[in-house]
Amino acid sequence: MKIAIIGTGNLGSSIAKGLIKNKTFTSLYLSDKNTTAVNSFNSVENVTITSDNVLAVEQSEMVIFALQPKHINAVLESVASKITTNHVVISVAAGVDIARIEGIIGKDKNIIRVMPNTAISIGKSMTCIAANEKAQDKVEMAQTIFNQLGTTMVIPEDLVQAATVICASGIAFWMRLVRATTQGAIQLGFEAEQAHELATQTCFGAASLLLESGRHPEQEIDRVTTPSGCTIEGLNAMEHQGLSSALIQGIVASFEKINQIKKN
Ligand SMILES: NC(=O)C1=CN([C@@H]2O[C@H](COP(=O)(O)OP(=O)(O)OC[C@H]3O[C@@H](n4cnc5c(N)ncnc54)[C@H](OP(=O)(O)O)[C@@H]3O)[C@@H](O)[C@H]2O)C=CC1
Ligand SMILES: O=C(O)[C@@H]1CCC=N1
Repeated sequence: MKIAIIGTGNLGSSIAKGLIKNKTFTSLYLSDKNTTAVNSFNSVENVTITSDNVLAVEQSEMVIFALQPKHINAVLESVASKITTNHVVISVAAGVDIARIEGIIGKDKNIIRVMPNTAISIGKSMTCIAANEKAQDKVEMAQTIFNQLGTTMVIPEDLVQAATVICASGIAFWMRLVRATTQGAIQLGFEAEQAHELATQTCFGAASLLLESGRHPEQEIDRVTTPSGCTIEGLNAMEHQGLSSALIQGIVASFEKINQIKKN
């Protein structure tokens, strides 16, 4: 597959890293106004670094637009005449719906909205995918690409905003939980580096337990909580401070914000 990424900032460069690591392309064009973040890929076979978005579109079958919502209209307009009905257009722009993209490049084009997260750079993204009517038969192709960069879930487009909060912003939410655990561990006497390793590996173990056992988190909690023990003491103290409530409120606030972004 001949792939182009237009916009190689945080997410675009993460996708590029993942594609390069998995050799998921026959050619890869990386296009940005400023190519500094990806210049090091210049020596990778079949990778071209450019600032020419039109060239990137013309040379590719799948074009991934990894641009800020405020830039995507102008960039799509500038390459619209080069996008054919054979191209698969992928947008990762948060809050930009398929109707807006169809309005610029046409309903007759294959348009897929993909919402990955930055773990895509290490092949561990949870990526949600929704397609317009024309691209229904291209969803499998998009899944094949993004399955090599983590796990995918095909969802209706009206859930993409929610998926953005849970999976894309979610990386930041989980990082904050790991950081707080690290701070707690330091207070209990560990060196910062040890504290970080303990928190990160325990987080990894917890997620792996759920993924591998298929059990509900509360079942795993029951297996840890000794009656009158220290775990339930800690959990209840956290809940008295509103841990679950704070997380849910944060998720809802994030969702309200992304819906505002969509309107702008
Ligand atoms: N970061 C994340 O975890 C996630 C982000 N998203 C979405 O992905 C999109 C990209 O986010 P992110 O990577 O963080 O943003 P960045 O700002 O880091 O990257 C966007 C890149 O596009 C470049 N750019 C701007 N205009 C053009 C142009 N005309 N031609 C070519 N390149 C251009 C920017 O250059 P310059 O900086 O010079 O303007 C920048 O390098 C956003 O819509 C975001 O909502 C989705 C999921 C996760
Ligand atoms: O914070 C943001 O708005 C973008 C979308 C999800 C992740 N980053």
